[in-house]
Order: sequence, then C-alpha cells, then structure tokens
Amino acid sequence: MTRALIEAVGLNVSFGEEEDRHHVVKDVSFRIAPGECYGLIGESGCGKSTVLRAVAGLNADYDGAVLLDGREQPKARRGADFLRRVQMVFQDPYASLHPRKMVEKVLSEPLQIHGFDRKRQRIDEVLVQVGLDPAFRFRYPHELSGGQRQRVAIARALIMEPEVLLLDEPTSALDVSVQAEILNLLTQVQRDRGLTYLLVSHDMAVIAHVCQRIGMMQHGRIIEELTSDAVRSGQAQEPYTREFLNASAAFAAALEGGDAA
Ligand SMILES: Nc1ncnc2c1ncn2[C@@H]1O[C@H](COP(=O)(O)OP(=O)(O)OP(=O)(O)O)[C@@H](O)[C@H]1O
Repeated sequence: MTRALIEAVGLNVSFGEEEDRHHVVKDVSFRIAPGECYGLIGESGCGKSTVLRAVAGLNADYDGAVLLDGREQPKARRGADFLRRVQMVFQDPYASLHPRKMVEKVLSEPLQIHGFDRKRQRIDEVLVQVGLDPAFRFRYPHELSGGQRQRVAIARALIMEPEVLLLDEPTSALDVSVQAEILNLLTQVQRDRGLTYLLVSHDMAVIAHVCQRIGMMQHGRIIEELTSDAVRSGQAQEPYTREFLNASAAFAAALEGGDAA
C-alpha cells in the first residue's frame, strides 16, 4: 500500500486503576488505503469498539498514534480538519439521535459549525441519497423506524462530505429485515463517494459484505489480517480465525448467497 488515509500505530488502551487495571487493546496497528473498507472482527469484549473510539478521538487515553493522511492526530482534541473528514456512525440510532431535535436540526447543525453554504439543498440531497424523502426533514426521531433513524444517522455523517466513516456495529441494533437494507446503503454510498471505511462488527456476514480486508481480533490484539477473498477460500492461518469462521453460520449463509463483496 503506497498511501494510508487512516492509520493506527501501536494502539494500547487500558481501563481502571492499579490492580483493577485491564489492558484491553494491545499493540493494535493497521493501515487503510483511500477507498478501502477495512473490517475489525472478533467476539464481544475483544476490544473492537475501544479501538474505534480511540481512532475517532472519543477516548483520548491511549498510547500509540492515529494518523490521518500521514499526520499524527492530537489525542485530546482532534482538529476541525479531522472532525470534518472523519465521521462516525454508532450502533444504536435510538441513542445517537437527540429525541427533541428534528431531522432538519440534526443535519443543519454540523453544516453551521463547519461553515457550509447551501444548507437546505445539501439536506435535501443527503436525505435522498440515504433513501429518505426530503419531507423527512420535519420529523422527530420518535416518528421514524429504526432503519429510518439509522439512515438519518448516516446522513448526518455524510453531510460533512467526509472521506472516512468509522462504523461501529451499524446494523446490529436493527431488525434483521432492515439490516441488509442498511448494509446495502453503506456499500452504495461507499462506491458513489469513494469513501474509506473502518467497520467494526462481530458478524462475519456483515464484514464480508462490505470489507476487502479484515483484522481478526482476540483478547485485544489483531492476531491475523486477511483479505475477504482469503476468508472465502478458507485461507485463514490462525486456528482461532478458522474456528471463528467455522462457527459463523451467518457467514456460511452469505457465502452460499454469493453476496460477500
Ligand atoms: N469505558 C470503559 N471502562 C472500563 N472498561 C471498559 C470501558 N469500555 C470498554 N471496556 C472494557 O473493555 C473491553 C473491550 O470492550 P469493547 O467494547 O471494546 O469490546 P467489543 O469487542 O467492541 O465488544 P462488543 O462487541 O460487545 O461491543 C471489555 O472488557 C469492556 O468491558
């Protein structure tokens, strides 16, 4: 890889004090090229979300470095440039949208903060892009389904015209019936805009659908990096990775369906 757009170098994160101190992310490094989708996968508690939060700058208490376009980012306060170019989509759209803010306000606030022009037009365009009628701008979160809420959360990220999306289990809080719709939307906007994704999930079907390269995490470490082609053709080296893949019935179903991208 010649150029990494987003990069983690030797990330370490611990929680707690003294004897209660737990080292939950251990020397995690990865490089993601512009336009590439990289997935972090592993069982619950292995440290995936903690890695993502450190990369996003939501947890400043890490050792190691996060680089955007080759430039190391300050830990405590990401600059305006990073905050515009790197956006995050959270697992639970119920929690990530303010209940008393109309969609219009959710989408116009970041435009205001970052001094964008043509607000009305940008809001209409992004709503259409995420599959919502522009009239949804006048709805409150409680007037939306779970899938529609996650579409608004994705619109909020996209409206900043970012280059990188950090996606933390973006479908796992949704009904199974709408999970595929949201995944397809994420794949579509990634292609349309040439976005770079760092996607965290415990679900191999989700990761294989979206990502070209995968980091397998166990106990806070990336134990193996492999391409989704290698995953599909069963070329995992580590026994734990093979076990994880074998145990993933959903992944087997995705393989059968042939929709793993
Ligand atoms: N703010 C925190 N304070 C203390 N411990 C934490 C904190 N955040 C996470 N942890 C612990 O760090 C470990 C890794 O958590 P993390 O959420 O990163 O795992 P994960 O792989 O994303 O799991 P899941 O898929 O269940 O979210 C867990 O043992 C968790 O309890």
